Amino acid sequence: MLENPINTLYPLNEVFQTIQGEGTYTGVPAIFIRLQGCPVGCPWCDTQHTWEQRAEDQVPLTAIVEKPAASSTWAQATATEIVALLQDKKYTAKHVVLTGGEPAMYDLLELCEVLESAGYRLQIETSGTFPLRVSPQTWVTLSPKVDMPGGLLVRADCMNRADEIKYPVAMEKHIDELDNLLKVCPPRAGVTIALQPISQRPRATELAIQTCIERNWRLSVQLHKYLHIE
Ligand SMILES: C[S@@+](CC[C@H](N)C(=O)[O-])C[C@H]1O[C@@H](n2cnc3c(N)ncnc32)[C@H](O)[C@@H]1O
Ligand SMILES: Nc1nc2[nH]cc(C(=O)O)c2c(=O)[nH]1
Ligand code: SF4
Ligand SMILES: [Mg+2]
Repeated sequence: MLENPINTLYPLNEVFQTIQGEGTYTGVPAIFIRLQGCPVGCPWCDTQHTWEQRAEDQVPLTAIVEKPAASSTWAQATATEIVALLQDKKYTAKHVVLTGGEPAMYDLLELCEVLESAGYRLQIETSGTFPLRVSPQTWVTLSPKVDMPGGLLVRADCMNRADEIKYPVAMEKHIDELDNLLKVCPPRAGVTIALQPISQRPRATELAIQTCIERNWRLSVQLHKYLHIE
């Protein structure tokens, strides 16, 4: 039995099984649960179809399960329905990534509890602009955003909870932004810092490689895009 069965409804954009292509867990088979909605507005965001939660895009859950390609459609689903869906699909991965959109817009405690009870290990991909409502065991991949059009700031409590910081870069000014952020809002000691080139741009990749070598930081290259998988 759940401690607080409240049947939270989550706006589900898609669910798929693939290889984690980013950050510390790169290469690990994983199930992605992508939620709809994000107010941050990164101009280079590769999932812009998840930004708005429009009433006219709401579809039955079965349509999300069968979604043929990325789109802005979404369905309401409870945590129990989501776990049933993973089991119906006979997914083999035991690592589940909560992403979006911005998954931290939602209270994810019930989803974490139900998934962990079913034997899954959790990771969240977040911009750190909302209070994190995840289980204590959830691996937090924080990709802070600075000066984005949505005007939201990365929260100090999220910086403090992060298990890794993964910063998207294309220009020198992005490295300066990260340096400044790490100074004013330091993460816990020993947390991995990774640079992620924006959209596989060659100059972004070169800058990320150079800086990672100089600083002893990690490189995160969005492996799935090189492999042409989801
Ligand atoms: C689509 S976001 C969703 C989760 C959350 N909103 C966030 O930003 O962390 C997942 C990851 O993709 C990164 N990302 C988005 N668009 C990208 C791009 N064009 N190139 C590189 N990384 C990108 C984000 O910084 C984040 O680390
Ligand atoms: N393979 C794969 N790895 C990923 N890591 C983070 C992703 C995301 O969109 O949050 C992502 C994604 O969309 N696909
Ligand atoms: S915070 Fe994440 S989902 Fe939102 S716009 Fe930025 S990269 Fe895209
Ligand atoms: Mg992605």
